Amino acid sequence: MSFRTIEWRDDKVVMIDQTRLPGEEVYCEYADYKSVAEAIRGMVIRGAPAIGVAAAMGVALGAREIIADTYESFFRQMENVCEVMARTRPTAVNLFWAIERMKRVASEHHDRPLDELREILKAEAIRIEQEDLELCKAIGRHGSALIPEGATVLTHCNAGGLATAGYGTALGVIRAAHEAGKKIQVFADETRPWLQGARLTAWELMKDGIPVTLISDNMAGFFMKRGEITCCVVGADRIAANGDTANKIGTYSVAVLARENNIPFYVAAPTTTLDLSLENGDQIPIEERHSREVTHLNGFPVAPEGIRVRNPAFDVTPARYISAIITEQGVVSGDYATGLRGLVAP
Ligand SMILES: CSC[C@@H](O)[C@@H](O)C(=O)COP(=O)(O)O
Repeated sequence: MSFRTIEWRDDKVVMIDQTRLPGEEVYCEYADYKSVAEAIRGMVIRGAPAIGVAAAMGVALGAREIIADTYESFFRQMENVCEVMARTRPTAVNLFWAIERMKRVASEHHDRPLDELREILKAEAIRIEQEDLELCKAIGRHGSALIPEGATVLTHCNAGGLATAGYGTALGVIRAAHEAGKKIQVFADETRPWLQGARLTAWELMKDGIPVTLISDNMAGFFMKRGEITCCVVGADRIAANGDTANKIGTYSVAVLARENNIPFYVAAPTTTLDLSLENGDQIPIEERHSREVTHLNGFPVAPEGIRVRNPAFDVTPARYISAIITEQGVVSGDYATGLRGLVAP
């Protein structure tokens, strides 16, 4: 891949600014945890695994910013740093998973000198980033077998290199099938209102030379009914114990259309996206974002001023519509409650 989503460089967090793609490829540097939190909230970085990495790096930056004479004071301030990170976006569980992992590592090393502890946290954040890349590649290896030669694969939103430490989950499956020499093509839903499909998926697939066709969200059913779509592969923000899956708003509609048209619908996600503490998808918190994302396109109004708007950023696809969940540890299908319980997140 010819871009870097996020990295730790010279004690700063560097991210490609996803709000400016595809027009400009700009990398922003963040030197403090509050600005990392702002970048997550403002969608400079987005996608469940990528915001997990950003949160971990934000916590590591925060640990460096803390001025403390005592361990008690350090850990009290660390709690606050973690709290700020946790309040950025509510749906993707990777964010909370990463914060918990950073907290665990901090408490496991509570007896170390503070400067050493800060280095340990930095190393852990970098490790989370590196591991995510490996998880995505393993998802690709498991999932590519499900993509037939000559397939047209429909995807929704961006579950690619930009949404992860690199390579991607849904796009990881597609990349792996492409790398295996299969002649496949992708149909990318534009993904209103934020246009992750048009702006990000189209950009990164074109950059990598993977054939991609952009369609608006309301065209998916048209192409399915005409027999032009072989299968659907999407990412996930949180998967409940029964397999119900939260992903970008509009995913549920794609899944229902796929079922109506007898098309396999796959979810690709690392085990860091599992939330086995939730029995089912009704318990997943759904983020509601600003109305301006719906009323404006590129700063221009596309609706009358003062219109009432709803803007849920995610929906939940019931497990019964999902043909299989592709993880780094293998493919789960059928009885998700049992299959998912057998997987363990790093
Ligand atoms: C590998 S990313 C999976 C999901 O996070 C992705 O499909 C998605 O819904 C992203 O939503 P976003 O609002 O852009 O963060």
